[in-house]
Amino acid sequence: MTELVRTREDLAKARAAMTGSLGVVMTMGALHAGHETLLRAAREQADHVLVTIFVNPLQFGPNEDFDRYPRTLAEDLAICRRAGADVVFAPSREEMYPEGQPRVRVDPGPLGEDLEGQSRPGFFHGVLTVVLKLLQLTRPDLTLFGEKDYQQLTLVRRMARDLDVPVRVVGVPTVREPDGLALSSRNRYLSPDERKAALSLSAALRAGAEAADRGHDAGEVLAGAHRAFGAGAPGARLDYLVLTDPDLEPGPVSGPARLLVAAWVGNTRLIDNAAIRLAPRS
Ligand SMILES: Nc1ncnc2c1ncn2[C@@H]1O[C@H](COP(=O)(O)OP(=O)(O)OP(=O)(O)O)[C@@H](O)[C@H]1O
Ligand SMILES: CC(C)(CO)[C@@H](O)C(=O)[O-]
Ligand code: BAL
Repeated sequence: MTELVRTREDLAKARAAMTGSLGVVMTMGALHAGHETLLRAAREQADHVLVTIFVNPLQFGPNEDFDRYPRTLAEDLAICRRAGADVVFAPSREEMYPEGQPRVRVDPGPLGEDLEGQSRPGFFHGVLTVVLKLLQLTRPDLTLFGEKDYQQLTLVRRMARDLDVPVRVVGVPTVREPDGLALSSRNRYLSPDERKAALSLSAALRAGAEAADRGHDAGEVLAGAHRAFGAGAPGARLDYLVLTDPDLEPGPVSGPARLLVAAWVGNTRLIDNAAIRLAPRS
């Protein structure tokens, strides 16, 4: 049985009733098979599974999609039930932020200003603040995040290490459609033509990974990824396409690396990334 709780008080009661280990999956709802994979991974690794569903206003910019973000609680609960979640915590804005906007926020440091942080100022302050609040409220043994949001996963890991948060952060590989598109709640904004154009992101990553496998260097890998992005159906506008170290640290890249892409398709902003292996520098 999956219990829906709406308040901190009921959450505390549900938490107190859990005797074994707890895995927490944080989401903004509009759940899809990517989220379900996180829930099933939690089910395998912990005695209890708790899902949070909260569209966090703190991480949306003034011109972003907070108001139109899909809210589908009934369908989400059915997915949580199917995946064997014990508890769903779906608080209201007032329940999460009873005193309004918090004056103290988690500072994500320099990585928080780069990539997603550059395009979405304040985004990671909002994400890490709500993640830390949810960790305090649920006190899990492990928490699972998707690699689809790779910079977010990296920063949550960094926060747990740097601020001594006693939780194991588990990364889960990206779940894709058969044609390569990464599953994302925002995919439901796409028209049929935009859905075709959205394939430019995964095509760029695939081309980059293939170039790396053929032994090409970082410059050639990036150039191949750019060409593949441009060769896709028209309609995708690149925000960034970068090749970095797997921890997103600045500096030259060789050996294991990460290729990350963000693009606009119509009014929808999508992100994706892939692990790639460059030849070690000789
Ligand atoms: N395709 C996917 N594969 C694996 N994990 C995913 C996938 N999509 C989302 N997740 C993970 O699910 C968690 C909750 O993400 P969120 O609710 O924002 O979904 P989303 O699909 O990323 O939404 P959005 O389209 O708004 O970015 C995050 O840890 C995210 O990385
Ligand atoms: C981690 C998260 C639930 C925080 O609001 C959100 O950024 C998301 O869904 O990835
Ligand atoms: N999927 C990460 C949350 C966001 O884009 O707002």
